[in-house]
Amino acid sequence: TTKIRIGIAGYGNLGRGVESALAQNGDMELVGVFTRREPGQLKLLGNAPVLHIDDIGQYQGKIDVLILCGGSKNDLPEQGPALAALFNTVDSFDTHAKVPEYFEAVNQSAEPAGNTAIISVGWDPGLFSLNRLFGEAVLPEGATYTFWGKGLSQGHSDAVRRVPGVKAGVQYTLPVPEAVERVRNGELPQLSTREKHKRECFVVLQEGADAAAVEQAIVTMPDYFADYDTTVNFLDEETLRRDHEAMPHGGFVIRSGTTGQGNTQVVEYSLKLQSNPEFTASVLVAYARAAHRLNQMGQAGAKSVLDVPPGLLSPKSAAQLRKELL
Ligand SMILES: NC(=O)C1=CN([C@@H]2O[C@H](COP(=O)(O)OP(=O)(O)OC[C@H]3O[C@@H](n4cnc5c(N)ncnc54)[C@H](OP(=O)(O)O)[C@@H]3O)[C@@H](O)[C@H]2O)C=CC1
Ligand SMILES: N[C@@H](C[C@H]1CC(C(=O)O)=NO1)C(=O)O
Repeated sequence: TTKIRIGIAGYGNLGRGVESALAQNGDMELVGVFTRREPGQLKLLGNAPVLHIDDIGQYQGKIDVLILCGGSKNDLPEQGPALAALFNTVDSFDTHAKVPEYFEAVNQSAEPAGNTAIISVGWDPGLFSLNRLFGEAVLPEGATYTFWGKGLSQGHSDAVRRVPGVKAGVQYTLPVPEAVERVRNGELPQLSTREKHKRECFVVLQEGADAAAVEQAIVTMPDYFADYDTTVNFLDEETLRRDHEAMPHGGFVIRSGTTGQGNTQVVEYSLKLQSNPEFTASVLVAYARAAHRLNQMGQAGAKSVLDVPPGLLSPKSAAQLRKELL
């Protein structure tokens, strides 16, 4: 059987994670990495071809699924619709407030081209979304809570790096202990966004940049920081590299509800990630398999993880899954 031919668009933490995840999936092969930078400057883990993204049109018909690894703040809003017109795609778009409009924009490109585009793949949005859905579908009377961290959010770190005057930076998400405590005690509390998490940024300024202006641009940023108590710490590049290279993360989704005869039921799904990008990339690769199959089944247009039958994620046949997992 022929392998599923994969392309990577954008080579950062996620792109590198996809490259290494593909090596763990024998039914797939990496055809090429596409970058907006000078291809020769990229240092890959393996020896796949690296091309400038402007040349990606030549690869139509040679790639079964293109995995988009750009940043959600600035890259995917433009790359998502543009590339879904040319290829089947999966991406990790995670600006939650903008998902409906992004879905529409990608669908308008993918559908007419007969391409399948699964958006917002990863863990949140992604696997956490699925567990929020299971929880409220099964326990209609109840409450759902999502907590992240303490860990490095790649979406928020990308957003920090895009602020004018920022040379490098990362963002950590910290759950508020009292909020977690009250949820775990089954109090079913009403918690505002601000009451659940705090955000802590570490930023290297560009030469001559105004620290106060950068801090203000971060803490007021809509969809990313405005609704949270956010702190910004400034440090030099050496310290950032020394103390903030690792990208651990994690969190959990909890659904607490009562069933028809008044019994309390609690569902929990949790992640402990040593590498956020490698895990997210592994989710993207499983959904690339599903995107390829959905397209073969004639299911074109934009999808989210909530639309994808879970069996399509596995390299095993439906019969094998029934035998092994049911
Ligand atoms: N749904 C989910 O659960 C998750 C979603 N994500 C999403 O993944 C997105 C990407 O995260 P991440 O890979 O960490 O972002 P990076 O900042 O590492 O990379 C983003 C893009 O920037 C470019 N780039 C990377 N490194 C450099 C560099 N040194 N100099 C110049 N340009 C560079 C690359 O594009 P190019 O090669 O074209 O230059 C790359 O595609 C996040 O914005 C987030 O939204 C992440 C984790 C979980
Ligand atoms: N999309 C997130 C994945 C999780 C982490 C997160 C956060 O810390 O705010 N929200 O969702 C990421 O980019 O890491």
